[in-house]
Amino acid sequence: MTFPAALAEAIAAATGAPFGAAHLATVGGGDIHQACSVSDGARRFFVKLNTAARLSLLQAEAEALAALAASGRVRVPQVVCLGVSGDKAYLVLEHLDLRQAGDAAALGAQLAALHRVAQPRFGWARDNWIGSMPQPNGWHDDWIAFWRDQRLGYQLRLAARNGYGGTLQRDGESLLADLDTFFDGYTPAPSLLHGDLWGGNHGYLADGTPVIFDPASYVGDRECDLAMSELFGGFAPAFHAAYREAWPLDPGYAVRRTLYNLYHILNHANMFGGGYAAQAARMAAQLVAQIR
Ligand SMILES: Nc1ncnc2c1ncn2[C@@H]1O[C@H](COP(=O)(O)OP(=O)(O)OP(=O)(O)O)[C@@H](O)[C@H]1O
Repeated sequence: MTFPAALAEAIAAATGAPFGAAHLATVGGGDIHQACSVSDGARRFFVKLNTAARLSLLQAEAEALAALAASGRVRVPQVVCLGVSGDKAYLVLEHLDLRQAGDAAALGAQLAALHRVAQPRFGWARDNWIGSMPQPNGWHDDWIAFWRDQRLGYQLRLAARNGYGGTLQRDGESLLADLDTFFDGYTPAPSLLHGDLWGGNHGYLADGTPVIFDPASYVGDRECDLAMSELFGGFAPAFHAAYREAWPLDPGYAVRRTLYNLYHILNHANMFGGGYAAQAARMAAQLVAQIR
């Protein structure tokens, strides 16, 4: 059976209700996947498509969405099914009519509630992805070592392989060597994170209910989600205020924010090149100046 008939059959099997001749419409292409909407006239779903070889990106997304949903603290699109048909990998989600404005304060409070759910260790059972780049995980007790080896160090080495050397590498290595300095008097607790919480990964239902999507989840310092939420803007002030009211931040966050966002800027440099490597070098220099 060819695509999208196979997709329609998978949806029917997953939902236990007939799904007729599917009309698949492209609604956009992110940088990573093709975003589609599929409808038989009666029901509608949101479908992310990629090549069959990239099924693991969609599997990781489905796993993260399931973990966030299981927390019961935040609203995410429900996973319907995922699979491969021919040369295509697909992830089918409930279709949500998302808008840009809504109850931002509720999102702040919900994210704090998600972060407050106690987790035993840092990391994640499986390696996953941040954008289209691998994100190494495994379970760890030592957050600082995790951030050094699985996050900053990993991206820094990728950057070196991509030709981004010079001060970025010199300052990056200094940071890795002195990472403890940034955690004086602060012991992060393990929290389930969205992991890629930039403004483009949240929206609101018609009644104002906030929704977060497109996660790259793992268990880490809650400050990572907050740092990313501030990196490119896009969240209403009420979001930030409500989070801090629900769970105030340690004063050291002001500096660690740059440390945590350096990971994402390095990742952007490794994915897109352009000015991101220079931005990463500036951030690393700024952080090294804090050590001296
Ligand atoms: N469940 C959903 N129902 C309807 N629309 C959705 C749903 N999830 C996401 N969208 C919309 O589709 C867009 C693309 O979704 P998403 O960010 O998951 O794709 P992506 O390809 O991973 O994006 P990027 O490459 O930019 O990270 C979102 O910006 C959002 O507006």
